[in-house]
Amino acid sequence: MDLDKITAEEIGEDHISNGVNTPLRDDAFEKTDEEKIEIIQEHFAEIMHALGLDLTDDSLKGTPYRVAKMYVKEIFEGLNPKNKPVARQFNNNYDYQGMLVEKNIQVTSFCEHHFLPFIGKAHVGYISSGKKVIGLSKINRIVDYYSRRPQVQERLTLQIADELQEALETDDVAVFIDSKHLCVSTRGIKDQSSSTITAEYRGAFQNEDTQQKFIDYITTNTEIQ
Ligand SMILES: Nc1nc2c(ncn2[C@@H]2O[C@H](COP(=O)(O)OP(=O)(O)OP(=O)(O)O)[C@@H](O)[C@H]2O)c(=O)[nH]1
Ligand SMILES: [Zn+2]
Repeated sequence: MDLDKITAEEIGEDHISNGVNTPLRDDAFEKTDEEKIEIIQEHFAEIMHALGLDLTDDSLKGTPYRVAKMYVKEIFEGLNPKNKPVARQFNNNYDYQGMLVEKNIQVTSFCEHHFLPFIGKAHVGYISSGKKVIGLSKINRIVDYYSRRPQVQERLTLQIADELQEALETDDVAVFIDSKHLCVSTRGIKDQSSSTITAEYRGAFQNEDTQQKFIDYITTNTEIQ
């Protein structure tokens, strides 16, 4: 399969049948990265032109291409399923049945209303179904993949929970995100002190004691410095 020219139908689960989808057009995967960069570059030059900027200036002339490349290859790379991390499963041979928490995962995402960043931490917990586990770093990679799209924090939280349930073959997952939205801190109301918390508790994490244990783990600093 030519992953550069993948179609919506070929994507299957990722964007189409997942619980909470990023709103995408049916032809979202018909263009290559290079074709997308070309189109965005032209339009961004128009935006700069409308703002009155001189595109022949040495420092500005490369900006439309830089922005286009940044959108497609960097900050919105999570729109392209070929960048989805492969979370290879391992058998849970050691039969660890406790809670596993990956905390302080960096979140660098982008508000879909203003295309400004929101930056914070995700804390993720799961209880193994007894069958499968995935490598720790894959949890961080899943958070990063779904972050690198135009997002709202609520959808990001749910997409991470959906993906973990599938990758880990368990109902028991928790996703907690605390982040600062630059659209709130740098413009509009310009409130630099507030942050936004979203939390999704599924399966055993809906039980009050289990949920409390997860919150204790993410709020207790036990790291060896
Ligand atoms: N629920 C939710 N809202 C968000 C998120 N990121 C940004 N927003 C909000 O989206 C809203 C967009 O509101 P609008 O009234 O259409 O836009 P606006 O005039 O720029 O709003 P102000 O930010 O109040 O100036 C704002 O209130 C943002 O704070 C998010 O992740 N989740
Ligand atoms: Zn915003």
